[in-house]
Amino acid sequence: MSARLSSNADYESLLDKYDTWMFDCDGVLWHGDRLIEGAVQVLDILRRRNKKVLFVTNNATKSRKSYKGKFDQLGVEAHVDEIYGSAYAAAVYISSVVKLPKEKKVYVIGMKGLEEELHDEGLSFLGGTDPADSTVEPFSLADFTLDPDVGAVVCGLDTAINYTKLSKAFQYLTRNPGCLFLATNEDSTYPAGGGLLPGAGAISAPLRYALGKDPIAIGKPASTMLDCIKAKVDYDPKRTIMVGDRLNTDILFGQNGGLATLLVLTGITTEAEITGPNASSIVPDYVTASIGDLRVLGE
Ligand SMILES: O=C(O)[C@H](O)[C@H](O)COP(=O)(O)O
Ligand SMILES: [Mg+2]
Repeated sequence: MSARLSSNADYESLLDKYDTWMFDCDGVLWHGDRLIEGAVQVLDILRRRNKKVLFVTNNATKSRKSYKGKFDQLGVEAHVDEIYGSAYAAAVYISSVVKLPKEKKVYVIGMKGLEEELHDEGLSFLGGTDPADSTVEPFSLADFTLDPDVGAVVCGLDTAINYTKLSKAFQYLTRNPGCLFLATNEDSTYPAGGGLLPGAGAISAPLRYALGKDPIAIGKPASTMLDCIKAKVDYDPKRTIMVGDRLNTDILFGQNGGLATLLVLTGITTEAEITGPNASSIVPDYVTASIGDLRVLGE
């Protein structure tokens, strides 16, 4: 059973127990461009108490550098080496784990942030934000030339998804021998400002269905994301806590990595999913209404 936190003493004891704090972003720190009330103050309190703060997001629409821009704009202290996104983790996976040969290319369903991370890892790519693929014209196989060098297709959240991109990805995955099918993450939804919208998992779903095959998913809860963090950050899992708003990504990710987990109710997960007869089998260690609750520690 999760411990419900609400008092000053509850939050003090959490700070005593954990030195490294990994924060999910969408639904924990912000909704779109609107910060969760008190989040900035809580991050400041943690830094003043010499806690290590990391940001671990499945949102692949931005690169680490562009996340830094978002943090700056919102007035939140953050450093590029504290930010781990699924776009970055996917690019590192393709370059360092798959070791995609340099002459090979990646076909992208996704946005600028994913392209930037692939570029920074020295990978060639096509598709993505290319205006030629952002067309609403019907896709015609007669006009399509298969690039035999495409060795991987990576799917992330793409708000300009269309039939041409899906068709090209499908062609590469079925006609180029050994072409890898990757997804930055598989969140079904995400909390945008104003409500929920289809997430990255909903973007790769048509391909999964057409191919009858699941992609290799990189983001939370997969260990690939934690492997990326481990390669750069020294942390003790026993003194590390993952703060998230989604059970099957953030909380499972923390549990898979041997970390403590704190669920906040400002994003995807509702009270009904953690209490009562239909509660999820994924049980966080701690629950609090909002990350902003920890503000009392600064008063
Ligand atoms: O669909 C997505 O890409 C995700 O739902 C989303 O943006 C998750 O971001 P996170 O909550 O991990 O910051
Ligand atoms: Mg989230």
